[in-house]
Amino acid sequence: MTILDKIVAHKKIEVAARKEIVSLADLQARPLFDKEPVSAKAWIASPNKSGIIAEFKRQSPSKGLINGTAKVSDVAEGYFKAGVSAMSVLTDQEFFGGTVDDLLAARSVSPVPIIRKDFIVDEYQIVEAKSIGADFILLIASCLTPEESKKYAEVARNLGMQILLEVHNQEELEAHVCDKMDLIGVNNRNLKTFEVSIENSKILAELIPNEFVKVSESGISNIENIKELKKYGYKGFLIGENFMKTNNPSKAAKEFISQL
Ligand SMILES: O=P(O)(O)OC[C@@H](O)[C@@H](O)c1c[nH]c2ccccc12
Repeated sequence: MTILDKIVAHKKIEVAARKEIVSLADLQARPLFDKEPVSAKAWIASPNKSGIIAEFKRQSPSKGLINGTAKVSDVAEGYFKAGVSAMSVLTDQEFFGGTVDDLLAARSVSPVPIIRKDFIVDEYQIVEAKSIGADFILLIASCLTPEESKKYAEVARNLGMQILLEVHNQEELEAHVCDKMDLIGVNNRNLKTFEVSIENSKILAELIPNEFVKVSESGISNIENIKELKKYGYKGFLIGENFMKTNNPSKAAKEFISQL
């Protein structure tokens, strides 16, 4: 059993339990449910913006504890002021130490598009994402069948949210890409083995159809990485650990963005 299998198995149990406590109607009645989502595509692909998607991540299965003290509202406000194009908030508690309250806290201080970073295995989580003010969602190809990813993308679209489809290899890309997706993210980290290689983004770049905004995810730690990835058509760069491992993540993001 890989770590991804464990996460997905746990997630299904967790979502079943949440459904018992908060109904879909309850989610739809929350004030943020009616918020108009901000276009992640527009912010990320804009030539006047940094393209940096900065993540709030306390811990991960591959790295253990990354930052146990940073306050999400401080970081979210700082990321916004630093000029990020979007923010990613991990909402998985069991493996990443995040919560939906983290996203709510980020939302209350930041106008940038926010992605709910979680392992979506049920439509309920998409409605929940909308109810906490998320603008776009992540669908991870390696957790879903192509039918599921398409169905979930439709659910998100019907709620006005955009979709970042995450793939790790050619097979996943070819099986899951469809016109319901908005952004395609190539994860440089293999979620089954944790191996990281930026080369992965370079290899898959030419296989991603031009109508999608290309995003490179994970293992990005310097400006050279960004310059290189831009040559391959990438517009979005998802960075977590490189900022979160410092004692002042938003300062790290600001310094990084000022060098672009
Ligand atoms: O911390 P990094 O190496 O900069 O990576 C950020 C982000 O790409 C990573 O957290 C991530 C990419 N896809 C995911 C799916 C689930 C959880 C986490 C992720």
